[in-house]
Amino acid sequence: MTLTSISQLVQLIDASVKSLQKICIDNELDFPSMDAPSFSNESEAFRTTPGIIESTKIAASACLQLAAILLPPSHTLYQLVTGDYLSAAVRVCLEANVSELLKEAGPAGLHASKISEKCGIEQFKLAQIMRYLALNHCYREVKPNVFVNNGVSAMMDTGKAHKDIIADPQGKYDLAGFPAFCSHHLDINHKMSAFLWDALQDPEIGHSRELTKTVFARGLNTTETYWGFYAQPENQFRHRRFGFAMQGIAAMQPSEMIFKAFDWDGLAPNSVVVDVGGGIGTASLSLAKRYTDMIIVIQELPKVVEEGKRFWKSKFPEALDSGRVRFEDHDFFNPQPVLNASVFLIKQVLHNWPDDYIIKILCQLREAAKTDTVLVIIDNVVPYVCRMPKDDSSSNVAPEPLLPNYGPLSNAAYTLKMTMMCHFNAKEHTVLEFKDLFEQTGWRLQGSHSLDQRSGFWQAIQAISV
Ligand SMILES: C[S@@+](CC[C@H](N)C(=O)[O-])C[C@H]1O[C@@H](n2cnc3c(N)ncnc32)[C@H](O)[C@@H]1O
Repeated sequence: MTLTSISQLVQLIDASVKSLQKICIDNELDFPSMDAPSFSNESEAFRTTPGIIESTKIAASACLQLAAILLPPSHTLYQLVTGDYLSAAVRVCLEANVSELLKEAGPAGLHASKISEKCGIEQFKLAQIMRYLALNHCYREVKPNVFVNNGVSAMMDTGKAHKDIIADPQGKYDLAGFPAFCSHHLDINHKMSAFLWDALQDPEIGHSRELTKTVFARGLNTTETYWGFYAQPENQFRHRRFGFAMQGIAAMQPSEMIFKAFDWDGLAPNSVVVDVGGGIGTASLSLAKRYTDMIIVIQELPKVVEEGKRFWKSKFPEALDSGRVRFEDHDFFNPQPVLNASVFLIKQVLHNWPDDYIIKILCQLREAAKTDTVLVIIDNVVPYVCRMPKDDSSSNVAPEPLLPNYGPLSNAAYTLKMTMMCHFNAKEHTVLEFKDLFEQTGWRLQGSHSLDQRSGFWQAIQAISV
């Protein structure tokens, strides 16, 4: 039985690699080398070639599953147990600007003693930390104690010169989205996850659904909510870094996502779309530009409304001036003021709230819905890790005997789920869980589909009023 699984996985790998080879030959492409000392958008662009994403996902997840079958269970558990050392090692190199130093050193790389001179970390400790990472495909040790960047370690490079970072450490992560996200996670989320067990045992926090009694509050030793914490003066740098980290994550979202979320072409002229908790209106901006007769209301908290107006004045002032697009101060826990909406769009909002709060938000929207108003939710929807009946369309995307959602390749989506739980006592939802929330709030699930073939991470879920 196990041997059958092993040979099925090997067949999947073989077929996917053959398909990758064919796509590369047909398109005169080469597979990017992991040893390239810098990250290149150009070489990564090959991943957008049709067929590449699917084949790489199948081959890579089959390899991971094969390793888990072939190696003793103690090995797999040990990897899980000791993952914290790996991420702590990444944090040392990230914060000590090692990738920037290696970029400046060029292809010959740098001896650990030289890196140590520049970053101040004791050389033998630093070499040991970098060797640990090199063993795990982050940096390369090209001669004893001499390291160079590879494609993975280059992702930590902020793009700034080492001397500029030293001159302005507070600005290190400005405009450097992915390194900012890494630094944020390794600081905030690690302090928090170290206390996950303790928080779950805590009689006040363990079963709480409140925004101040969270794993985050326990780990960061605060009585504030997540957002209140960032508003404190001593957390100014963390707040600044958080802003750039979120921009970095947003930039990684497929730009066409909003168009795929709903049949916008099917709306009658002058239909009203309400972007609830719409932030500065990034998604609405794409809609307003493509659909010139769509009326858009972006609802937000007052501070964000101000920022949003500034953003639109620089990007698309005529839409605001004509009144076709407007911002509205609105707290989504209060009665919804727009009563003629064709669509309530609610993107990346619900995952920040515990279910009781989501129910209040959905009820307010339902109260204001016409009989044909469509609720369009864009969020990260993570399926169970077992095969599901066909009505949960987000499941079963990977061929058997792979785990239904490509196993650890989908870690990012499930990590976000852990993060929302720890920050806000919130949860990500499966489509069936959304269906359940709709049933409690007067909505009926109409359908759902994936918006992002690469990660399978983003889903659009539509509902209509009952
Ligand atoms: C993760 S952001 C998503 C923003 C936007 N929808 C997007 O996808 O870019 C969540 C948004 O919810 C807004 N928000 C939080 N509480 C709110 C409330 N009570 N009423 C309205 N908006 C709120 C926040 O200001 C924030 O902009």
